Amino acid sequence: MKELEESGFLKGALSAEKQLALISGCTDLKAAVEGAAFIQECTPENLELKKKIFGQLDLIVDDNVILSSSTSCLLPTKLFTGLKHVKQCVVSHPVNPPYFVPLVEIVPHPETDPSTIEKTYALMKKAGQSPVKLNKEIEGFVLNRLQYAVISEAWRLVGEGVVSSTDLDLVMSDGLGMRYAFIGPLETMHLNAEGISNYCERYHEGMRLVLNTFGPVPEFSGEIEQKINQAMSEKIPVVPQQLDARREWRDECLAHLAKLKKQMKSD
Ligand SMILES: NC(=O)C1=CN([C@@H]2O[C@H](COP(=O)(O)OP(=O)(O)OC[C@H]3O[C@@H](n4cnc5c(N)ncnc54)[C@H](O)[C@@H]3O)[C@@H](O)[C@H]2O)C=CC1
Ligand SMILES: O=C(O)[C@@H](O)C(=O)[C@H](O)[C@@H](O)CO
Repeated sequence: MKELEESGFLKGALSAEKQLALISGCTDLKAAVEGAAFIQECTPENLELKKKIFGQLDLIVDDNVILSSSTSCLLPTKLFTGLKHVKQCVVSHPVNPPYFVPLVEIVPHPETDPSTIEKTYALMKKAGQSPVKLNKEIEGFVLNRLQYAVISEAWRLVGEGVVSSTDLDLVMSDGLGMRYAFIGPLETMHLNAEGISNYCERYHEGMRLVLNTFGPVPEFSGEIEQKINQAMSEKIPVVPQQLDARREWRDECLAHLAKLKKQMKSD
């Protein structure tokens, strides 16, 4: 294991209790996962690569190890169907950067055993994460469906010249994001009126009218991509040092927010 870590081929390592193995670039899978009760695969978002790795893991693990994927969007049925240990398989989708953004989406395969879900949930809580359980798989799970809905409309609004890229991002960071850092969209509705039903009574027509103006799925290429890329690159040059410096600033903000959220914990 130590050799693997030093080789740089193994991102992460077995946890102190030798319970958790993070799998990314292992050259010796058996050695990397020996003694692990929970294996988190973190290789690039490539279905064939992940299927290959889970196929190899399937041959070497026993009936107790949980096999988990970090995948952003690949469905459990695509990843795990046909594996001998499919009941022990699950997606545990983290959010970047996972050390400051604690959410983890736990997504089952139709054959995932309920105990696999419960053990994964318990481990993520123990690790200080904020896990949510999806009852069934869906493309993009929940976080990326919400995130891509926002990105899709952001792309359209900038592409159609309604707003600049910078101001679009401000609408999120100094507007919606302020609230969403503490309460989600449904609780926001609930508090913005006298409860959800009152909100719907007041705003359902307006919401449907606006939503009916939403256009087709953007191509995320061409002139609009160039326009947004130019705006963002002027703000943060695509230079490793500049990107890293901005990520460090982002992480410092998230660290302070995490402390504030801990202080404000209401439940
Ligand atoms: N980066 C992000 O913000 C997030 C990523 N994810 C998901 O996590 C997974 C990993 O994402 P990243 O860390 O961004 O990926 P990445 O592209 O940075 O690669 C992760 C690791 O895989 C290893 N690797 C590359 N080719 C390999 C191969 N052929 N065989 C074995 N290992 C190989 C690399 O050494 C690297 O350490 C993906 O499925 C991604 O969708 C999920 C949430 C957020
Ligand atoms: O945004 C995130 O951190 C996660 O939701 C991800 O899965 C990936 O980074 C995603 O945005 C890539 O599409």
